[in-house]
Amino acid sequence: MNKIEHIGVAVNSVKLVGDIYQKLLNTPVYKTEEVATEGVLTAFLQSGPNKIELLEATNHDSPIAKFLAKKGEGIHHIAFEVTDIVAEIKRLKAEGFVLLNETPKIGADNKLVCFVHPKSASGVLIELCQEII
Ligand SMILES: CC[C@H](C(=O)O)C(=O)SCCNC(=O)CCNC(=O)[C@H](O)C(C)(C)COP(=O)(O)OP(=O)(O)OC[C@H]1O[C@@H](n2cnc3c(N)ncnc32)[C@H](O)[C@@H]1OP(=O)(O)O
Ligand SMILES: [Co+2]
Repeated sequence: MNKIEHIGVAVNSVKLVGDIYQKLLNTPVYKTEEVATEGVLTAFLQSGPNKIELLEATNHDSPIAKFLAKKGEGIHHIAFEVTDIVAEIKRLKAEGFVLLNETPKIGADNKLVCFVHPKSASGVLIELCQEII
């Protein structure tokens, strides 16, 4: 595991919350991107080395829709940058962590991603991200 790649924040509207975070961080949203396979519309802001990913549900089956219905807006996950996501999946499985997808899938911002169940990480949803080169 390398650095924290981004903090995911579940929101009702990436437009409305993007405007708030642009003022908060004094930096513009630099990218919005839909990940249809995940049922999410994402918006990214970066302040120094720190990246925030705002996440809006694009359908009722979206994990973000379920999260918002249950918990409302707030921090959704912590994403870590990894060099070799396949090796990390294998290592985490061997360590007994529950992987939500054992094959990397295409995420936002040109990444391969996988997720570790929050129950395996004391209530925190963990995402692993490997840059697609
Ligand atoms: C990939 C695009 C983008 C990127 O960065 O590239 C993204 O980050 S997309 C982010 C959205 N996608 C995902 O979150 C995929 C992984 N998530 C899942 O598979 C589900 O959301 C899952 C399994 C975490 C929860 O789904 P489930 O249907 O089980 O929902 P429940 O409400 O029944 O939850 C069960 C249990 O887990 C707790 N929970 C749910 N979500 C979270 C969370 N984000 N953080 C912490 N805990 C979470 C929930 O409260 C339930 O706990 P319980 O004690 O049983 O009430
Ligand atoms: Co993410």
